[in-house]
Amino acid sequence: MSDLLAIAGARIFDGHDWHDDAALLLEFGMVSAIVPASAVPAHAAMVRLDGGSLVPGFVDLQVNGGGGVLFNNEPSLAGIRTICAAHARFGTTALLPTLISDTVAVNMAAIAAGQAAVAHAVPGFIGLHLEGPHLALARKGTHDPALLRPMDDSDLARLRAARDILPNLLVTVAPEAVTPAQIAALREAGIVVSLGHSDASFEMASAAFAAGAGMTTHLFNAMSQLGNRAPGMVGATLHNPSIHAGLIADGIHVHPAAIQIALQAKIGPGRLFLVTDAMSQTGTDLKELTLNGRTITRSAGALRLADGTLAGADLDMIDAVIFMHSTIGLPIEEAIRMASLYPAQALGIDDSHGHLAPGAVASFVHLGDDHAVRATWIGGAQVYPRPI
Ligand SMILES: CC(=O)N[C@@H]1[C@@H](O)[C@H](O)[C@@H](COP(=O)(O)O)O[C@@H]1O
Repeated sequence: MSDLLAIAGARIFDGHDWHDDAALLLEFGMVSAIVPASAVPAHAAMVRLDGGSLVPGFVDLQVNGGGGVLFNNEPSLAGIRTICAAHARFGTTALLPTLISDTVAVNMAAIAAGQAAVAHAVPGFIGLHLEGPHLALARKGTHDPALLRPMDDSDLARLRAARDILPNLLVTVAPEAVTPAQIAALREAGIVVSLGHSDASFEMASAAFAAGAGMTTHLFNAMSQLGNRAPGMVGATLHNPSIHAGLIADGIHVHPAAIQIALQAKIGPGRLFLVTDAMSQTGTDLKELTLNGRTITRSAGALRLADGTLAGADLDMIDAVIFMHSTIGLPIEEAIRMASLYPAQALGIDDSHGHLAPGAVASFVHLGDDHAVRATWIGGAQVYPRPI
């Protein structure tokens, strides 16, 4: 029995170019080549698809929940499994379960759950995103104000220790709640630092970028906006060509014109990427969820606290890709890159994720001509629908 698998019958987009009449060859969970369909080695096991396209799996750096689980409420191995499986249905093959501001105890449980997910090689799990609690009250969004606080030495030590046991660790902090020296120390430890939930001035945000923060969390949402004499965190992000920024493209969080303006600033270097900021509702009919004891209601494509504050997004990655293509007008290839290559680059995992070059992890999605997700593979194994 050969370990070589060939998948043919769909156009293949490798993240850069299209390949027609081609086959994707996989071996030991990695892409080994894309070859003409007529040149598939005779010993390869064949999977024949009936049209559509094969594209790189989506990489989502901000996933608070899915499949009925909110990570804050179930920071466990089982919780992570459920979240990863829920998002695979929508084309996501690599994600960071994201913890919204919570207590030290819940943060520690989340880190332990991440360690367990590594040990059990949960398909789709690539690390954690700890969003808070070192955020600014003035831009708390849906984060519980009682939990927000500045970073201290024990927080820094805990994050450094977490980085040692996780393949990737992303933290969202506000410059009001961390010092440039703390940002530099996080960066030095190999932690990716993103700025968000902040009312920082342009100057303060720029200083935090200079200290080592390389990313902005859900650009435009929960941050100081671009004003004429005060360009804020939005201005500091768009002004600095090296900064990556996540974007919630659900048609509710950010006006299409604001997205187009951000694209003009960021699309050249590919620094703008899609996140879902999904909560537990993904893949379910849930109408109500709970975060830190407060009720969030799902209605008309949005999730809101009782006072109307947006509380994450009722969004999955394929819908974000379709929004960028159909409503914003991006070519489908670029919309796909915003969900795969660009977030992989933002996290620094683009050697193995976000494209289908030889040596990349064999994580990819079969899309129909209508762009609906038909099947998903993670590390060479089909995870949605269940293997035939
Ligand atoms: C999980 C999470 O925290 N998500 C944030 C939310 O906190 C914030 O309220 C909202 C709108 O922010 P805005 O009103 O500043 O645009 O964006 C995101 O949904």
